[in-house]
Amino acid sequence: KASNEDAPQPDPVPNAKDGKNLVYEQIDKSQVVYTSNTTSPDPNSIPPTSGWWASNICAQKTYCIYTNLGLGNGRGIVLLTKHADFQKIARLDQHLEKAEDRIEAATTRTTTPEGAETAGKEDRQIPKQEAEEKPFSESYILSKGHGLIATISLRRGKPLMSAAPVLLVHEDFFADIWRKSERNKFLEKAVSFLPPATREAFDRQRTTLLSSNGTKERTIEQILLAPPPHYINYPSMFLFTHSCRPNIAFHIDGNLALRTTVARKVAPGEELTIAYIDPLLPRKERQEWVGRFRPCPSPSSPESSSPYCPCPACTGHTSSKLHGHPHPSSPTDELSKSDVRLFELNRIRSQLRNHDSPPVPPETIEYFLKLHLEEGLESKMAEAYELAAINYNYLGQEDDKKAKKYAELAVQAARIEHGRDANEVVAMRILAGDVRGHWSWEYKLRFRGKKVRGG
Ligand SMILES: C[S@@+](CC[C@H](N)C(=O)[O-])C[C@H]1O[C@@H](n2cnc3c(N)ncnc32)[C@H](O)[C@@H]1O
Repeated sequence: KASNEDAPQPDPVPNAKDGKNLVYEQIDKSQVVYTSNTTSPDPNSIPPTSGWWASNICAQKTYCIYTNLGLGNGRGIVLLTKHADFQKIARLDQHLEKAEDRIEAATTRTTTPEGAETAGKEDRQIPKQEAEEKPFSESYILSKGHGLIATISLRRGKPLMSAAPVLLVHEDFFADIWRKSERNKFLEKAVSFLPPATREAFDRQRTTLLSSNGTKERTIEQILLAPPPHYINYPSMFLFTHSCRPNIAFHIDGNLALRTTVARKVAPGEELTIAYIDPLLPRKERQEWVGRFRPCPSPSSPESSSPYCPCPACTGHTSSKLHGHPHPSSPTDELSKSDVRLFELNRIRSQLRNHDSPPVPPETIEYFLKLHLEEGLESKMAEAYELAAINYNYLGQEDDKKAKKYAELAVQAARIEHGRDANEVVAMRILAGDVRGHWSWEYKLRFRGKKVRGG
């Protein structure tokens, strides 16, 4: 993997793969003149302002620069990839065309006093004022640089924004082109083709105000997301800061647009965060990763009372406040509680995922969900509710209402975490629609029965 220290690294996500019914723009491979380990293109190599273009700028005769500068009304996209992958991506250009940078505005409704008085009376219209408001603003956050702050209260499930990709780099490029300077040259060359406005947005990500001398240049490798098989960059996503217990969930949809959705209620003035890494990883691994951009002080050291540590879940500082406890315990207590919760959660998770294990009792299923919420994992509830629904259904008659209830909650959560039409949403809708007709109905009772009969 590339040494992309700063890059958010989400779980693997489904890639846009279905090229059916799309216009296939064949690229004539004979026109591609491979050069070896060079960034000096043929001076006549100037990308057209629209349509796909295969440059002759290639690393090790394998990874070449491809552009489509007209895509997304001239936003443009650059690929640094293998020829076969370029062809697959080029086939998806009608999908890519749909990816856009968009902030979902919040509509505020205000009613006049008379309106409020008449509310509920069917024969009178309630006077209303509707205003479109941007749900967040950019702000400087101490020790983190620029970030996003909610300007209004945001409900769970509210779509926040979508972002379009501007650079895709094949993941093998980082392993095969082992010299960093060589990789950098190719990456710089690739982004140099982006249209000026896109280039400006891209370059904004590369400076940070965090270093002692004011600014620091980030390499392109450091700002790429890594869903296989391509590393991707979304300039308009850049301002989300990291938290292991984030309030915003994100996924990449079939158009390769990155979409963010509110995962738990956010108050005005709260920072908007996403998880750059899997929040279910043990604390030590999360700390090691996050420590790359700012080391976590030990919870017992005086420094731990500073607000500078990147992740509350590393320091235990805000988790009690976060969950509304009036008397927060000490950071050390919080951390050990959190470690135990995560350990328990992962232990039960493996039981629930094992179709062949003995039935898991309802109390354990409920405890599993409680652990998620106590831990602040609202951005990771889709799988938890799905496991709860399926495992209740394994028990059949004992609690079929619970199976339906959790399947419905799994649908809601999967829409937030994976998108409206994701497989996870469809699967849980099917279960919620007919729990008794589902394969999982009484599955573990049957299994247990066989075992008993078998001796
Ligand atoms: C995607 S950028 C976010 C924008 C960045 N804050 C800036 O001003 O350029 C990621 C970088 O922000 C900073 N950052 C993000 N989350 C942080 C956190 N929880 N604590 C400290 N720094 C953080 C780190 O420097 C990280 O490399």
